[in-house]
Amino acid sequence: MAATVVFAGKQSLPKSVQEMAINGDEPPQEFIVKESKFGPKETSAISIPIPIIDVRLLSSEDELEKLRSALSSGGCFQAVGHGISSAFLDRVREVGKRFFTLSMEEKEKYARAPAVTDSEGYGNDVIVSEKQVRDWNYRLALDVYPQHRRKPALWPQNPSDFSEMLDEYSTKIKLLMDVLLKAMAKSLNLEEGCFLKQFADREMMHSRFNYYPRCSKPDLVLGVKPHTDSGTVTILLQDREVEGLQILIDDKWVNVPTIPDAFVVNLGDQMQIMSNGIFKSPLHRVVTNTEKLRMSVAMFNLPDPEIEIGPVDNLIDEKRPRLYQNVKDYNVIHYKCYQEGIVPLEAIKFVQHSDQN
Ligand SMILES: O=C(O)CCC(=O)C(=O)O
Ligand SMILES: [Fe+2]
Repeated sequence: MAATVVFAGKQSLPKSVQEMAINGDEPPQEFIVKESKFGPKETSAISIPIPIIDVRLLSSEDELEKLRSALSSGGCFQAVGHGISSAFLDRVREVGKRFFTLSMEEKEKYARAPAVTDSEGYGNDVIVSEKQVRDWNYRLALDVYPQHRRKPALWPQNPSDFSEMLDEYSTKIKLLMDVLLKAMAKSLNLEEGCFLKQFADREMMHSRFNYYPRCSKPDLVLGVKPHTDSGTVTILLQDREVEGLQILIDDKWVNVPTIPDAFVVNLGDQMQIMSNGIFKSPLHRVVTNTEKLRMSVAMFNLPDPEIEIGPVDNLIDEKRPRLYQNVKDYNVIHYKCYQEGIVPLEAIKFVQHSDQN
């Protein structure tokens, strides 16, 4: 589906990234990044090591301390020793790529609805403002948990093994997500189920297959603009060969190297909220390149929109007062703030009202 323009009461369909990529068109003006409210604008980045955490060692104090340190500084790490086989990860990449190589007509069968709130299906961001800079990608987004939220009509029947692959991948990622959420709690000396408990058994998982075609203007056009993820934890499977993800650490863009069987784990805003600001939800973006297309698969953990989450009581004290309000349906706040150029977490800062007035 092409991006849908819904501002000023008009509806029109600008050319899709896919059409432009096939025709070899230069990205038009609306893709050019002119300024950046979120992090420096240059597409160059430095290479410093991203912490590597071995999931098998997460019962040891040393590995838990490494985890706590990684999440309270850069908010991300590369996870190895997670038990998901290299062959299966390659299958996820291969089946995902096969979907994107189908004809436009075939993919359009799974097109997302144009409503801003409807993020599922094949397509791209809804354009809500004339100032919005568009991203050079297209993607397929599907809810995977709870199972009753799955929309079978949007799950591709072609490739024929797509649904089976995504179902199996989701099962494996959910197990890993639970291990990581428990370890994150333990690393803060909290009871291991304390983050999971906030979801009241109504945890959700959303999958997103991101496809970045080659781009003739990599210095000016981004695959994804700088953003934080709105959920709690994101588990990202990078392309086996092609890099592109950059994370903002100490105000510098840092390249995230591809380690073929490792996942990039980064936190989202709702984990920064639950940890009362101890853990960080990092800004990240994706750069484009002229030579090679890239595909990544992101799995997002988030609470049900009806569940209220907030800073864990044991992480609030005199030295570290409550930083954030409790929130419900944070996704909506997050999306709206980005379109208006506001840092979403700033919008829900907790303000202590004095009793005297
Ligand atoms: O493609 C990537 O490496 C990252 C994608 C991403 O940040 C996202 O889907 O939220
Ligand atoms: Fe992201």
